[in-house]
Amino acid sequence: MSGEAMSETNRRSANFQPSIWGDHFLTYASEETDYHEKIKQQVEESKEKVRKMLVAPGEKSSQKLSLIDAIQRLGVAYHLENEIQEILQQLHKTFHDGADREDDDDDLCTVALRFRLLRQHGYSISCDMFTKFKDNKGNFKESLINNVTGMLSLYEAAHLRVHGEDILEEALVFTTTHLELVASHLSPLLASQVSHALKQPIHKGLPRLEARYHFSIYPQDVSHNEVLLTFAKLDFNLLQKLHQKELSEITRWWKECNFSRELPFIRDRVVECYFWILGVYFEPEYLLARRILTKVIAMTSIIDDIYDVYGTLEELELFTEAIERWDIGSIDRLPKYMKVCYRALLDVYNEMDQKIGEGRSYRARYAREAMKNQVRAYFHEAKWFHKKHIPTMDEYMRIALVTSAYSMLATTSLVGMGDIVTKDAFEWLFCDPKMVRASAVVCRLMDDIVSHKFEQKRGHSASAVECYMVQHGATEEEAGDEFRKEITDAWKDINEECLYPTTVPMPVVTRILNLTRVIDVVYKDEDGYTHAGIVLKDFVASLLVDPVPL
Ligand SMILES: CC(C)=CCC/C(C)=C/CC/C(C)=C/COP(=O)(O)OP(=O)(O)O
Repeated sequence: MSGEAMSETNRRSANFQPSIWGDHFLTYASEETDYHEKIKQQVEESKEKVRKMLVAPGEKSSQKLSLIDAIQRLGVAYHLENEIQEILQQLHKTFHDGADREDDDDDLCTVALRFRLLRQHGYSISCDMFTKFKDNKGNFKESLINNVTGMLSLYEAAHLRVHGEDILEEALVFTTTHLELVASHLSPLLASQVSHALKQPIHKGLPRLEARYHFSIYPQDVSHNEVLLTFAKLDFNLLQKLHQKELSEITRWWKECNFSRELPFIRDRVVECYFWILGVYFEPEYLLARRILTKVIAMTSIIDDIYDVYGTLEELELFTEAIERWDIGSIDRLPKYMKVCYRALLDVYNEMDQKIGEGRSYRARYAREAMKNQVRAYFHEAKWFHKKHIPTMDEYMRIALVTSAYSMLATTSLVGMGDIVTKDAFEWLFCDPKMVRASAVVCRLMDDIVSHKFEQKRGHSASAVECYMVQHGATEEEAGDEFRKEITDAWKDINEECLYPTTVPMPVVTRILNLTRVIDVVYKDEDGYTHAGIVLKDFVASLLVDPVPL
């Protein structure tokens, strides 16, 4: 029976909402103007002023820490990486040597801020420094409850905890409980900061989105710095223009592939895919890497919909075999709609080969292998669905960690990066490293917690929720509780892997951390990608449509 004939009988439908953005981003293709040049110059000038402030000697270390924190939160730390690195290295050294007397009696806010900044930059500083905030019964001191900024700072620091740091575990419970309790009695400014932090801790957030939020908070801080604020706003808007232009090109590619017409059953989400990858790297230097990874995630989304929604088992077998062969000659055996996807996929990887430059074709080979693994796992799940098989959790996770796509995306994220990436990093990725596995656990379980009901309704292979419930005779709520524990543990693995000495260079580690952050932001309350009108619409608008008012 041909694919077309089967379509009458066997296909599922998910009725995904259409794209919110349509052709909106096609309009951003404009070339740079004199106005942009002027802004660039202003950014350079204000950056220099901020740099001078940052490296100026003589300030108390707590003031330096606050400045670094503001620079990071306003999204411009990428301009001043070396300077920040140097200051923190020095601070770590003095602190480690016990030489910084001034810091001995630091308040909770500063101690926790120092801890967070050092950990964020890879220093495995001890959490013993928090013991002095406990009473003789071993509880955090009652008096801290009135110190809301201190509690906020401790709350943010606790998210960088690793396994075995019980004091930070207690700190998180203590601060969350009391911040929730006081939230309604605070000034509007502090109340906003508290509710924002409770929903989105800095460590799990996307720096661009956090910067956008901080623009509304920072000017209200009496000690804020106008030069820094202006620098950050101008830089945000300049970067937004660059991102708009990239997205315009990617939207054109998506349109030219004709996916919406040829594959009307898919999620039409190229803008959301770009947003996803902007969370992995936003800096101008990663332009090529971003373009490659956005196209790959967009293709993966289509392939996921083919396997999960539209394809019949026979067609999926043909597609899986064609992917194994990875040869345009294999296209003839595919049904028409699959041809569109197959050709576009091969084109994306051919373009990858051409653009990455000499001596780097090994990278595209790793990326292809990763995509083959991905598709093999999709087929595995499709067979489970057709057999109505509900695997045990172990059996499920072996495959579902692959279909989370996070290992494939981590691998592909390196393809368009610079010389910091070597074969070793790819080899590491192919050995199922702890960090990538943890990131995939966060992705898979957060996705399954929020999307399983909708997916089961339309017909989908069993998710972790069904597998757990059947295996343990548990309720959906119990499954969710267990998964949230596993997600918390996975974050501790990730945090451990972000500390020096790292197995692979820090820019590689950062891609995996950022991939994990995207899941936290997009899948926290619902499947924000599939139902893109709920949270993602506003996020996309704030990063890619609305400039920051100056
Ligand atoms: C959340 C997740 C798995 C993200 C992986 C990154 C990725 C490839 C994103 C592109 C869109 C996509 C396939 C989302 C998950 O859909 P889905 O919920 O239908 O995926 P599933 O069928 O594997 O559960």
